[in-house]
Amino acid sequence: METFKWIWGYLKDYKFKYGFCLVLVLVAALISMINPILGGIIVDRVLEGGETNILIPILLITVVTALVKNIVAYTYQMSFERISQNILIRIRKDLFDKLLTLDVDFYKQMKTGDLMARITGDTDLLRHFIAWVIYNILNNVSVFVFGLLCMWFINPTLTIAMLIVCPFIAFFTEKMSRRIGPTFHKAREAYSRLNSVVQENISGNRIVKAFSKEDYEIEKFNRQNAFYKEANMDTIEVTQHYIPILEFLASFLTVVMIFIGGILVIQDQMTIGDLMAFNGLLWALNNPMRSAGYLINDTQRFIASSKKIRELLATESKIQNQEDAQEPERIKGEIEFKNVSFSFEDTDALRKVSFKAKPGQTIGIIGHTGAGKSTLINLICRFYEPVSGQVLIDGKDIRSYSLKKLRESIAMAMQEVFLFSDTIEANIRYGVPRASSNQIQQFAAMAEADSFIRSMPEGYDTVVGERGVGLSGGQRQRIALARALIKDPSVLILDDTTSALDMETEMRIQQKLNETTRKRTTFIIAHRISSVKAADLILVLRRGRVIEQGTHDELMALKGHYYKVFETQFGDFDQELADFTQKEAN
Ligand SMILES: Nc1ncnc2c1ncn2[C@@H]1O[C@H](COP(=O)(O)OP(=O)(O)OP(=O)(O)O)[C@@H](O)[C@H]1O
Repeated sequence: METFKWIWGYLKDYKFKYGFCLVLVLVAALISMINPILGGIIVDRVLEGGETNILIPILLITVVTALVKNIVAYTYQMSFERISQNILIRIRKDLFDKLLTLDVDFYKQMKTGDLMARITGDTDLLRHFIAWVIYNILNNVSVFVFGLLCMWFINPTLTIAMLIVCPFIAFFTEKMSRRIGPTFHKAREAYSRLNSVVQENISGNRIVKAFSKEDYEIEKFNRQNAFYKEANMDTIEVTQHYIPILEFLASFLTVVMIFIGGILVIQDQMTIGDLMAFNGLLWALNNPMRSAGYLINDTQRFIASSKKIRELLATESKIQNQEDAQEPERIKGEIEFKNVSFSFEDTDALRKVSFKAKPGQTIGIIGHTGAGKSTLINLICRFYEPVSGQVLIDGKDIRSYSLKKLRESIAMAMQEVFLFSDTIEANIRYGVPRASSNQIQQFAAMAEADSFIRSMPEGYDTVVGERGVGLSGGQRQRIALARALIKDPSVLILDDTTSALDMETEMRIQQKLNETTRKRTTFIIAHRISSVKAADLILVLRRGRVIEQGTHDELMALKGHYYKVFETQFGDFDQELADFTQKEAN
């Protein structure tokens, strides 16, 4: 019932149009009663009674009714298709809007293939229900009722005899409906899993090849493929079990009609014309009985699919805007962590982290892998909420800002770069749609990307991403950096952004960034000390704790962890920097 209430929410905007079309279905059903009755009249009055003068008008009426019925059917079928497509657009949009509001946690749990299946396959089953199943149910019911009424007017005795079969049909229809529902749920789940395997293999295709795991993946696919087949076979088994019974009962009507009708004609309680009309109307009982099974199938399929869609639409993001969320003109960029702790289920990712970054400062974050560096910046973007403690921006709790304003004020360039299947120019312009080509080139130059982009045959118009040309890891990182810089954010986060670059390029970028970072608070996560050495504050993370913090000189003076890393990792860094500066000066 919930499902039907939910779909009504979409249908009600079209209620008059949809209602009118349903009336047209009734009209078409009514019209289709005319010709069988006319057939009976021809037998009784023209062939038996010799009233040849009415033959031509009757034939004309036959042709006209067939024509009108087809025009009416065409009109409502087209309208149902149009309405269903309009509804489908809205459902897909609602699903897509919902997907974009859901938080990082949701995407961690869901499989892309499953989500894709919901947006494509499941929505199409909804369309089929609205465009085809509903009117077919009404058509079959109305044809059945009108057929029975016509028969009743012709001969009630024979009609009652035909009705004997109906309770059996109702019984088997209900049984089939009960058994087939769960099989459809199973089939939809299997379809989602199959989709996920295919999607993962397409996305992770290089890993599969690199590890020579083709056979393993094929086996995994075959398992899901077989599971999907089995789930479909379960459905078919139920269908094949009941549909022949329903078909048999439907054909049993012919036997009843010939047997009882024949007796009534012999006893003169019925004319041959009446029996002919009955014969002509038999489809009105037969067809709905035969279709009942298929319509139940489609209805259950619709219920299974809409359940999956409703589940997704009902999912709520854990990170929400507060009711009185603020949208200041510009966030200044003062960021303070006060005793912030955060854990992922059973992993403590951050423990009592405290630090303060003033607007315009550069904060370097270093630490071993898994130390909590990315988690820290994810909290600044409010991708997660702290378990305890507080993140303050410009002195106010991060939750008091609207998510839109907060994230608009932050730009991030990450180690794993995602580029859209579009031109390089469009990728850089992503955060600032109105940016001019000049600005794009200027920021690309700042990210040391301009020269390699220009050297490509199509320059800034080169299409990258899934179907575009391949770029090296460092090139992708530089495009991502330009995309972040052009946003002119209050807070710039560079999460291992330069890890794939050589030292020299990294230093050039550093120099250019140093010229501009005064306007914004910059967080630099890096494994190389050279990337954070000039920062105003360096946080050294270890197992979720800030074990040391201060400037490079302060940390060196401490002779603690930072000092050791510096000694082992970049003992000769100063010399390198001096060489580089000398080279630039020349
Ligand atoms: N989505 C997640 N679910 C569960 N645990 C997670 C998740 N993301 C990170 N962790 C765990 O939280 C801890 C901190 O991870 P985080 O990604 O912040 O480390 P990191 O310092 O950025 O590491 P790296 O330098 O390798 O990127 C790690 O122990 C990690 O295993």
